[in-house]
Amino acid sequence: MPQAFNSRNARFIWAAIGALADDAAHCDADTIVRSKSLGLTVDARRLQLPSAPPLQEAFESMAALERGEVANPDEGRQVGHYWLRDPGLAPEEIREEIYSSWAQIDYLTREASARNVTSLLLLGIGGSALGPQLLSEALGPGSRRIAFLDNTDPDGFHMVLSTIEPASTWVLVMSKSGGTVETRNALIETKAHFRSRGVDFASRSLAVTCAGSRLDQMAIKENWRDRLHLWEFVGGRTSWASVVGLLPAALLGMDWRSLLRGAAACDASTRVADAENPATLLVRAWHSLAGRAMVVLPYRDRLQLFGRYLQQLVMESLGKARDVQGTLVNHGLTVYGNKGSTDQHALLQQLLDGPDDYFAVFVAALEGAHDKESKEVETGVTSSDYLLAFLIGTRRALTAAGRRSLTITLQRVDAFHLGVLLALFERAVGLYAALIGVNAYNQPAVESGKRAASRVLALMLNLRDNVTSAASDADQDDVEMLREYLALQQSERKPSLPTHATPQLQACKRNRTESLSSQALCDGSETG
Ligand SMILES: O=P(O)(O)OC[C@H]1O[C@H](O)[C@H](O)[C@@H](O)[C@@H]1O
Repeated sequence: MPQAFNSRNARFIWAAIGALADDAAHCDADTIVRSKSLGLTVDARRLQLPSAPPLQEAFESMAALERGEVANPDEGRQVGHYWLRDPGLAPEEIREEIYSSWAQIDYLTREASARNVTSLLLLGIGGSALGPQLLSEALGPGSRRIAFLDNTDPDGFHMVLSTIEPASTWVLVMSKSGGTVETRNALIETKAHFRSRGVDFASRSLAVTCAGSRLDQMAIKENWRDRLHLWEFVGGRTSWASVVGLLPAALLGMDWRSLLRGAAACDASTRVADAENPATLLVRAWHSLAGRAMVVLPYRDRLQLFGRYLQQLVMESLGKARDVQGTLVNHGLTVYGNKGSTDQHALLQQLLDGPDDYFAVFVAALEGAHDKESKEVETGVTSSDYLLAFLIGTRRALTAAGRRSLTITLQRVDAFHLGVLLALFERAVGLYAALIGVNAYNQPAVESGKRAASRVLALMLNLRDNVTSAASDADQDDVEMLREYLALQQSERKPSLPTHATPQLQACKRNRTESLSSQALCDGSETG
């Protein structure tokens, strides 16, 4: 009869933890940091690291950043995400704004309860969705259901909106710029869904955006329930510690203050340039293994979004064409990986037998919320035992194959330790960017994709209306796919402009031969 967790399992676990240490026996000994206060160990002993590069200047630039000096030179901005979890570091007026954002979160949390809100619908993309998605998955299930519209796919809209009960749902529309097209499109679809169900949208909607943005103005004009403001000095990929992450976490009943406590504790540790700094091990890994991909393997389902989250944090911060001197560097750090042990059935074959072009980052959480309920699957062994054994076993196999890995071990996945983990990588990204001289806080390249898309839209509108002069030579190789798409869409398609098109939309149609700037993308708010 399978037994629940018992002392024998505990012995198995301690033996496995001992293996974590024993395994280290053959590794170089000076690259592991254990922090009891953070509940964190970073073990880089299997990376074959050379001695650390000089980091003093990187730490000095980090200190200047935290003092509020401009650290995003291309956009002339401060970088203030560390202030969000320790407002005492922030300039006076900003400190008060941070505290009042927390008060607004508490107020809305009470309001949601008073109004029997049972579910949340979050509209956002990139940093305006990934943070909330990671927090809700890692710390869930929350006290309310949450769904996300983080793309511009009608199938996705249908799949999610068909499960939404507008009357008991609050809509969180998140966009720092307030002009991101995918979020605008999702907003139009969501408004239509509320209208189709005869439910008032505005009284159930919160705008999370920079003051004065188009989204902010819309929320004022349409009298939405509330508006929560973001600061220019917090980038999308580090906005989880602002209302972007904290508001949904609070509305889901999560311990968002412990998230901030964990991040603040980690910040305090990684602010100091000493041997106990866990972030410098990641910096040393990225520096000495430059050019290799980082394969992120969290061995907990709660962290299965962590790799996707790091793709934005790391690749949008470090993937840069030029360094701060303007020298062409085309720097990048590729991130992939989902979760263990699942990825052992997908990536591991190549990781073991394929090119040695990566290093693995294992993330272990020694205590799972339900480990103790774990049934015996073999005599004296539980599923939980297997999870840790698979991590250690996979790491052993990689080491035996001469492959490199770093292991981050957390006590458990709770708000405090998630805050620690997020802050660890934010600091490592900042220090490493300073070390190699790239601006980690802008994302100039992403605009090019948006501009190209607006030109394609103009071409599509002209092809749809058979404006023969539409396609230039450069367009030819796209025309075939566009024509195929249009043919499929054409049958039941409505006119290319809504019948009640506003003057803006009419102008858009008349001027469509020019490329549609991201502003002129026929702001559909009036039609929403
Ligand atoms: O929050 P938003 O202004 O809507 O931006 C959402 C995302 O889109 C942009 O393309 C940036 O690359 C991301 O850093 C940002 O998080």
